[in-house]
Amino acid sequence: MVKIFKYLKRHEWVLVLFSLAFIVVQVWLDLKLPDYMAEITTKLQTGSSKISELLIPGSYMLLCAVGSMIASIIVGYFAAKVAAGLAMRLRGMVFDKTLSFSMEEINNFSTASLITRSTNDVTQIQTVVALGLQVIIKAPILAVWAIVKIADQNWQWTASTGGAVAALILMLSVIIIFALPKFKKIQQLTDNLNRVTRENLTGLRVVRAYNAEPYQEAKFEQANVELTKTNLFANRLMAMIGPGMTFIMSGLSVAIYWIGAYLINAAAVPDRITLFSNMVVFSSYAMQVVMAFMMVSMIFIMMPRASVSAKRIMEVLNTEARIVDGKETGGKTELTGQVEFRNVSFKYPDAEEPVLRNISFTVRRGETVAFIGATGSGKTSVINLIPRFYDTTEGEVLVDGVSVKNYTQEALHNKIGYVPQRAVLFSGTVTSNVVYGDNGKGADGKPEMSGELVKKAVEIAQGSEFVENMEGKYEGQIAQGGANVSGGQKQRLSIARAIYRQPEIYIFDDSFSALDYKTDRILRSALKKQTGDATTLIVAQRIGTIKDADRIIVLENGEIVGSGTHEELMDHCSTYQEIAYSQLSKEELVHG
Ligand SMILES: Nc1ncnc2c1ncn2[C@@H]1O[C@H](COP(=O)(O)OP(=O)(O)OP(=O)(O)O)[C@@H](O)[C@H]1O
Repeated sequence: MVKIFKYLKRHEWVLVLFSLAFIVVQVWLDLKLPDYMAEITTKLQTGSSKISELLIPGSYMLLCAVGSMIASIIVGYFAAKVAAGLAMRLRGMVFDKTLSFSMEEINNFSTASLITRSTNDVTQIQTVVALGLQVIIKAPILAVWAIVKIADQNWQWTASTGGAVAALILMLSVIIIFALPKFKKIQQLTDNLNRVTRENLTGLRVVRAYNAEPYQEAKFEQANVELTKTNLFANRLMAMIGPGMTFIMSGLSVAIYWIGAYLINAAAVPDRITLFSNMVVFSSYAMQVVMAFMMVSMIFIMMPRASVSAKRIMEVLNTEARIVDGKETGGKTELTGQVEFRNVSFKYPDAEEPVLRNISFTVRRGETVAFIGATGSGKTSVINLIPRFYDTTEGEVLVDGVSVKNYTQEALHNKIGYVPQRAVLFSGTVTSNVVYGDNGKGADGKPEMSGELVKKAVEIAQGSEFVENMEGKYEGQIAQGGANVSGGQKQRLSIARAIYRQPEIYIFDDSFSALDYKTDRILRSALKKQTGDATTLIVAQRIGTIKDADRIIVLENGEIVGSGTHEELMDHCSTYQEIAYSQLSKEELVHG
């Protein structure tokens, strides 16, 4: 938890110091009240005092109370400001850190847990800092100050206060022992609830289509009930603190007055008034002592709860992404656009077996190379190594003659136009989706060209017709995840995004499968004209999509089993022949 405080800015530390000053004022004013009370009691007991004489200490009491209230409002304001500032920074840092993670780290934490960590856990810290800042500083000051004030009173009263404090500590210890493990569990169960909710929402259509609502409900119910039960248990325990506190404080008051009654009875008549006034003052201070210990204990209760959250946040912040940047930003000019795999083997983190073995090939500038193979043969895994979504286990991937590990990721990604298997669109407009990101050169430098370039990119991606029919055309709204456009339209916009980027290397991961055959063909031929000397890597399931590629690489169980043109492979690669015959008639294959 303490480590989290290193993220406080200097001006926030200044606010903490100001809070400290105001808390000292507040405690001083609070502890001044019993003194005036004693004065009033003494005056009342003398019998001859007038109402006007009581007004002065009474007004001072009022002033102290108002002053204490103002000080506490100011402290609350500062504490809230510090807590909200810290929470904002932590959320930002967790978000930025997550952006730097490779798929390996994301999978290790799980998306649901990363969401809980950047929302719920940060809120826990914010609450604790806002409350704790007031209590942590106030409690010790109040405790010491109040104890000093009552230190020279008689031992019976002091002993009863000591007894009350001991009872309080005992009660809180028991509660803490049982409640603490539950707090840890609550955060994990919140992760779980998040996961189930997410899964349900993303798969809603399948859930409906398969009438799986009862199954999903049962799954959610289980997660929900588990979280509720744990929450209830912890909160019920915590709820015992209030009544327990009142019981101890009332008990202490009774004890002080009881003892006082005996003491007053036993004292000589002239001393009785002083003793009575001392008793009233003592009981006020004793309450403050108990309150202070109560606050100290609250710190012990809040801290572990927040430290669970702090630990979870620090885990994210301290995780170093496995994929680290190199220094290279350019690459070898004479090898621009070249992609080379040298004896690459790759195993997914935590997997037993490598999914790629001994992959070697070179794609030169301007070449179109396609990858084909059965489902799970490793096509996506091969191309994921180029933008460094994962790093190779053995061997090297080179872009422009330089190992991808030596590039800064920004420079590497600037060379690549990547279109994933499942098109991803972001909430915004058609244009904002096409001009998405930064290519380090492109139209960003020429905003006046941007509109034209977007149109051109959409046109090549065969998306003009549907975009121009959309309300708002290029400024038409795209819902989150592209929910308001069809799968094929999504894919076209996602291809337009890569074209707009004008990269050296295009990577299409099965990006044409959502398109009909005709569009697929027109798109590829328009793309060919546009891309000119750009290198193109295509993963495809359909022979038709890749037939005219300069080279086709056939994968089987993570190994290359054939490489050549369509005709060459039809001649001598049995795996390719199998795929081809299963998709096209002999006639189509011969006559194209
Ligand atoms: N994130 C992952 N973690 C562990 N194993 C994975 C992961 N992704 C894929 N695999 C495994 O790697 C193998 C190759 O998967 P890959 O996605 O590269 O195949 P593919 O040829 O692209 O398949 P498809 O044509 O179905 O997209 C599969 O056996 C799969 O189970």
